[in-house]
Amino acid sequence: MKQMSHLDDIPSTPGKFKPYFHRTRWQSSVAKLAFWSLVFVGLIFIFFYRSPVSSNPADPSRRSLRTYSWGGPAWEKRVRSSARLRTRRGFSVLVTGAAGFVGTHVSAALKRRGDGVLGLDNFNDYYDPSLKRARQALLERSGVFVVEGDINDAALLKKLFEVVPFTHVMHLAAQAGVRYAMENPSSYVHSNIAGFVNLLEVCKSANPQPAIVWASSSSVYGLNTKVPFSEKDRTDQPASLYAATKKAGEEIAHTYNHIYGLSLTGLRFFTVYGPWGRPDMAYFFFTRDILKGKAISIFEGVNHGTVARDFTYIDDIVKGCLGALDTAEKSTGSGGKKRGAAQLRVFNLGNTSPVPVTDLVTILERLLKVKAKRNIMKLPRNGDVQFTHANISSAQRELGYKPTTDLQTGLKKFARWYLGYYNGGKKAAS
Ligand SMILES: O=C(O)[C@H]1O[C@H](OP(=O)(O)OP(=O)(O)OC[C@H]2O[C@@H](n3ccc(=O)[nH]c3=O)[C@H](O)[C@@H]2O)[C@H](O)[C@@H](O)[C@@H]1O
Repeated sequence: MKQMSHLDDIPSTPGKFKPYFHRTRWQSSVAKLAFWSLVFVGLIFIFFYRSPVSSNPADPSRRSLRTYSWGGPAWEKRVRSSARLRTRRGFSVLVTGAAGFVGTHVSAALKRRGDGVLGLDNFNDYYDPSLKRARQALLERSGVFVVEGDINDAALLKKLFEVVPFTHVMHLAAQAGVRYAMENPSSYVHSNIAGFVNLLEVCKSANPQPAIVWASSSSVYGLNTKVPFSEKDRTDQPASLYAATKKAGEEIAHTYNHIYGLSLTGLRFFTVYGPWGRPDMAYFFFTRDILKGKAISIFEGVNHGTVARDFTYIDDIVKGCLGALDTAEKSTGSGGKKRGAAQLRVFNLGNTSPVPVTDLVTILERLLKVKAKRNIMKLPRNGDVQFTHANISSAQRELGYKPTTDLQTGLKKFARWYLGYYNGGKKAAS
């Protein structure tokens, strides 16, 4: 005998369809229909609500769903005061990615020389956010306010330009790292492409339009074998999605320069290292693992080929960034319309002396007074290229860029900072 559920007990409203159905069966069908409709609607809701939020906690779209609180008179006052210049001929610079490694150093240097600086950072968890907070605290002490927000937030960017007529934007916010692009490809599209376009859209409509200096990457040279890498060389064979998004950024910059008269300078950084660096980079996690007595993987090319990088010290990079800002010409457009040709540049910022990764490890061993457990392995096909080497004559000529720190000297400064920050290496970096 068929068991009746309590749903079957609910009296139906008699209607003209009634004759076609047995009363109990009709009630049961309506109840089932209602139940499954609810389940269906629920599933759709869950799908749309959760789809951008993958199981990966580092998913960028999850971060973009985060709501940042900004606005209000007190907030605007802080923004204005941070961006206020202290010299008559200074700049007022919006630094994106200000709590990042390069962003922090550039912001502090600009502030020191009297420019007005406002930082912007989304404090995502690609690597330990507490390091970003510590950099933020450092900047706060020198008078730089770092607004918490995403470069994809057009309303926030518009608001910032309403409050401050920035003369320059130093755009350093990005999803960095070549190998992570295989784990979380959408984060690269989100930050390096969508975020960059969003920023350029706001800049092109701003009055006055700012001049923009932004971080490209040595990785755009991809699989090229001709060294040293020159800005005139081909950049159409990237080895990672990261490199491809940086290359896309260079093409996007061309478009906004061409259509809207935005002054744009791209800087191809070569493996930047130093104090307050990025924990996802080899020199940083090698230091952590050597101190912990953990084995490190050192890559080598085919037939034991040397893997090398043109490691560039942060202070040299900062000088290059300031040189680029100082020589940037004004954008020519206004009201979203181009009024004349504007400057479009790209420069290598490297050290011009590549060092094998094995030598990097030897230097670290000497500085840390600990022998590394070396695990030599084949260069994985996950985005890495075998070597990088910058030709910097163009940056030398036009920006006055002249790197002065060799790897030994730079790593010494890094190791001193690392041991101080992580309490002699006892407090392990994550
Ligand atoms: O120059 C650049 O444009 C790029 O520099 C770095 O990328 P990369 O040079 O690959 O820096 P690391 O990830 O620190 O690697 C340094 C070297 O160590 C090697 N390595 C890395 C990891 C590892 O476990 N073992 C190892 O031998 C790599 O192959 C590479 O030769 C940054 O991570 C990128 O964000 C930046 O854009």
